[in-house]
Amino acid sequence: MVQFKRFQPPAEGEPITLENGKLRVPNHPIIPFIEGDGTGPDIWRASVRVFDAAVAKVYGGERKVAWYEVYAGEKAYNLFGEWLPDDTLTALSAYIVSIKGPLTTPVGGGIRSLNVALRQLLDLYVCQRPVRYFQGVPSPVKHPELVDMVIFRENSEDIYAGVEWAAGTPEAKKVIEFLQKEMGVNKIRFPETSGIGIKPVSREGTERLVRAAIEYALRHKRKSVTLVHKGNIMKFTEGAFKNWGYELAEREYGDKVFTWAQYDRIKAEQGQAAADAAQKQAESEGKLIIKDVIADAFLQQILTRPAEYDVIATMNLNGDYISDALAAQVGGIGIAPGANINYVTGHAVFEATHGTAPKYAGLDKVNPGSVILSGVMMFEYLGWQEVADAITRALEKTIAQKIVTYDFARLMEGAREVKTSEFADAIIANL
Ligand SMILES: NC(=O)C1=CN([C@@H]2O[C@H](COP(=O)(O)OP(=O)(O)OC[C@H]3O[C@@H](n4cnc5c(N)ncnc54)[C@H](OP(=O)(O)O)[C@@H]3O)[C@@H](O)[C@H]2O)C=CC1
Ligand SMILES: O=C(O)CCC(=O)C(=O)O
Ligand SMILES: [Mg+2]
Repeated sequence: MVQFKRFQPPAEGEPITLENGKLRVPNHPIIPFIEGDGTGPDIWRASVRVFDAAVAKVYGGERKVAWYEVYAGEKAYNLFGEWLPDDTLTALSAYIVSIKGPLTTPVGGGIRSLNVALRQLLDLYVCQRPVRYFQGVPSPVKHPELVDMVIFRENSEDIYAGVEWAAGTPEAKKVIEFLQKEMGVNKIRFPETSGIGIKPVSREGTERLVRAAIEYALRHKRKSVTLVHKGNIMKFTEGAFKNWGYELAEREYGDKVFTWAQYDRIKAEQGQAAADAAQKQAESEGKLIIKDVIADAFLQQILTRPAEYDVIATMNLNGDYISDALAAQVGGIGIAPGANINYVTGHAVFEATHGTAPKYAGLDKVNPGSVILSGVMMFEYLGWQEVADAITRALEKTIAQKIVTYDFARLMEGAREVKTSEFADAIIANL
């Protein structure tokens, strides 16, 4: 029995467990949720109604989620004087699968990101963000339907590890002196006024992320996994990510993949025609292509040639930028879902790609689509595929009826703009 200090799980419901590496999901699973800051409460209230209605519709009372509210961010601070109470971590860890709204992170000072802290504390090393087009959604590009990618963003290291010191502090001074005196670094342009940040990228961290991306791609019969990096400039972090990614692919999935590293080796030894022929042969055998691209080129090619990209594996910061950029391409952050997952322990925290959108807090205005679709990912993860499909179909139908929140309405002709809660009502009516 899990022990809590301040808040208690619902009396009804049973924990989800991991048995022999597989989730065992009871008919009444306890699922912790964090409402979130800013627009989080508006969105959560709408989303949970859609989830419950879909589960009831599909399983007619045989299955039902036992929701367990746990606290983080401003609500936790106001109630308990702590940003991230121990009970919250205990619950997310004990009940394995959870869902959260966005949490505020101040810029340039104050607390460090609670979102990042949760990912680190639970070692949720994959941030998985599918990006696809929904018919009828307004988009800034001509062919948004060509975007169908799944981002695997490394979630535990890179510059997000939070190893940094502010300019002018004794710590920054000490690190700069160490770099200058002991490491022979003479390239820090303004040493007296520099802040310092450190970017750790490891072989282990890279391998487990790339492994998850390849496993996903093979399971879902996707065509390629692209390693996105800035390895020309950051050779031993981003460049190493690329090299380790290729090595892992060839070592662990040799008979199932063809890599551009192999292509380069064949080209060097036998010429371009032989390399082209080898890749063609691999494609005809249905092998997964593992390729790479430099991050800036990738950001222009997703606009000009999106059909060339499929599953994306990248580091933390690149993945953060890419998520929002791709979300915009298919109509915006209002329908961009995500999940933070540890594929070994099974722990997963589902959450939208967007943040708290504070200027709209409490207005019942923003699009709950991202959290609703994060819920779709969660139900798929639980094996409740029928629920996931029912919600997706109802969301598609609602958008096709041009019943949308402000973000889509301002870009659509003939749309009926509705509130967050009314959008949920329309989805429920369409279930
Ligand atoms: N995982 C998490 O919890 C995350 C938390 N954050 C945090 O959120 C806070 C605010 O960050 P900010 O940079 O403003 O980014 P946000 O993603 O919160 O908002 C940026 C803009 O995106 C649009 N948007 C966001 N959510 C929605 C939605 N549900 N429906 C429609 N449009 C939406 C709005 O655009 P418009 O103005 O055009 O209407 C909004 O102004 C920060 O403290 C940040 O650290 C940020 C990202 C993730
Ligand atoms: O933690 C935050 O405040 C921002 C996180 C973020 O932008 C993301 O995960 O995409
Ligand atoms: Mg982000």
